[in-house]
Amino acid sequence: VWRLLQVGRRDPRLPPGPPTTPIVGNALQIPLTGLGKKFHEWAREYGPIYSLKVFSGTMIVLADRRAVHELLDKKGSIYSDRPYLAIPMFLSRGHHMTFEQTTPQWRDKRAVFTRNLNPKNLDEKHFKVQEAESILFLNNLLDHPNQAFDYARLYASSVASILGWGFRAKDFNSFFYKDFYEFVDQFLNAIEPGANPPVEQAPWLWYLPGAWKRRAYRVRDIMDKTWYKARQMVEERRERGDIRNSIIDQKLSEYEKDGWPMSQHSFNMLFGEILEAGADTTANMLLTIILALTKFPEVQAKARKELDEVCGLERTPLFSDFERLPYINCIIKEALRWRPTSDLGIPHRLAKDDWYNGMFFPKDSTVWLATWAIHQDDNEYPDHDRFDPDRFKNHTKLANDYAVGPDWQGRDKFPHPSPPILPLPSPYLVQLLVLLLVLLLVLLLVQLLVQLLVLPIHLHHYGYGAGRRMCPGIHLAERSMWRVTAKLLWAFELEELPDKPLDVNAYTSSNLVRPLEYEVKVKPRSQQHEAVLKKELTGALAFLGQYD
Ligand code: HEM
Repeated sequence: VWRLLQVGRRDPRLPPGPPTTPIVGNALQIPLTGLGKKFHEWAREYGPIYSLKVFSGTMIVLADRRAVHELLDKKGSIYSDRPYLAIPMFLSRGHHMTFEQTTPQWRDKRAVFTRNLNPKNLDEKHFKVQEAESILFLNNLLDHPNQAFDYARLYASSVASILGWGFRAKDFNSFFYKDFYEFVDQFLNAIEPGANPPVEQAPWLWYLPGAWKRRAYRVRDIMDKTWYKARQMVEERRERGDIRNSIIDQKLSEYEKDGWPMSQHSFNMLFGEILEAGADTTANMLLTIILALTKFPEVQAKARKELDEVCGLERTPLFSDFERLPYINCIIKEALRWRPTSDLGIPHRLAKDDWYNGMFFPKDSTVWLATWAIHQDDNEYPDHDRFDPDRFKNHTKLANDYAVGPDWQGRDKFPHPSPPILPLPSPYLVQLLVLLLVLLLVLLLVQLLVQLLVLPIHLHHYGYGAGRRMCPGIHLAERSMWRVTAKLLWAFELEELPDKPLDVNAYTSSNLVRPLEYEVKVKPRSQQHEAVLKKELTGALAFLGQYD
């Protein structure tokens, strides 16, 4: 009895956390939905690093960016695994790269994403897909101004399905829209942390009947059918000699020639992930951006000033304008900070015992990056609920440049200007160096003071996760959101409808959060803007036709 009562108890060496109940630990306090927000609540109560007990298992929650960097980024070799996630593994029959453990097979699969979706490939090969789809999205908004919601989803699934599978999602009846969303909405609900009994920690719970279990069987069946059908569509077109410029075509040609490194099922699931991980995330963020721009019209005005100076009236913005349109980049960053669609990321598993600041993290702990809690911290982002892209005005590069830097302070804070290098006469070298050093120190001190007094220091966001598991679709996502946001602001004015006020807190509570359905007025800025959109549509449709 004594030993049984120790189950669920918090080892005093662990970080603090909510009081536990014998045997179950904190399992009953974990909400069925909305764990990201709950992590924030607990961080305020127990501090930025705390622990939860679920039966005999341990969860470590990190709402502290120094800890995230020192553990997830710097100790990636032991913090990059995934814990065993029973339901996603059951649904995918053990083959899902996102939820798989860090095996050589996971590495091979991840390489399919990183090699194909790197900046070079995106900017030299795949950019036309995003360009054409974003022009089509805007034209769809012209014709159906009330359907921003559906068309944002259509845009994101079509980009992912063209790149991944060589087929576009042409309309709402297309397989890669209709069948995909019917499946993915159920999939995301089925894998939400808290939505199932903790079978990972108490495997005997699997033998209990329940609606959660019936749902797991149903969703597994739909998942198989969805990705097997997609594969069949690809095989049929390839048999007709229609081999396309897509990742699946490239991999099929390679594997058919050199041999298969994975099972057919695993292959189908991998390509399914391009949509599961890539479409809904991007669409959700675009919906957040539209909501924020409408609710904060001063942001629209500021962006347009920049856009008009650079692009005039003759053309929509292009990604090659990136350097000259820094405010658009700030809008994307602020959206990922303000309402990150993945508000609690995907958990990591600790592969061996570790200590941090006098706290013990046992091997096999499930480690969470509490993204929402970090992003809503008023100390780092004063007035955190205000959508203020200027928070990022000194982060002029894309997210990956900040996310993979070696030093968390240099990575996250304002970069300091490097001193000019002067040719020095040799006899005075030492004195001059000392003088320069003193000058530099004074300069840095002054800059620091100015930053502290005038500009609040803002840190980069964690919208794409951290460490070796960081989102491999980051380059594609950044470019997708940039293109749509720049074009949208160039072409339209977004207004709140007087009888349909927007609520910036009306969000779904699921694995990936998105705004609840809303309606906004999408009005072309002028006839000239409208004419340019229509003119660019002709080329976009001609290009997309090859993916019908
Ligand atoms: C705005 C859009 C996106 C957001 C906010 C986002 C966010 C994230 C986050 C938070 C993670 C978990 C990282 C971690 O475990 O620390 C993740 C993983 C992942 N993302 Fe994304 N993502 C986006 C778009 C995409 C796209 C476009 C793709 C691919 C087409 C993609 C593919 C993946 C995959 C495969 C993983 C799992 C990686 C692994 O476990 O090794 N994502 N993403």
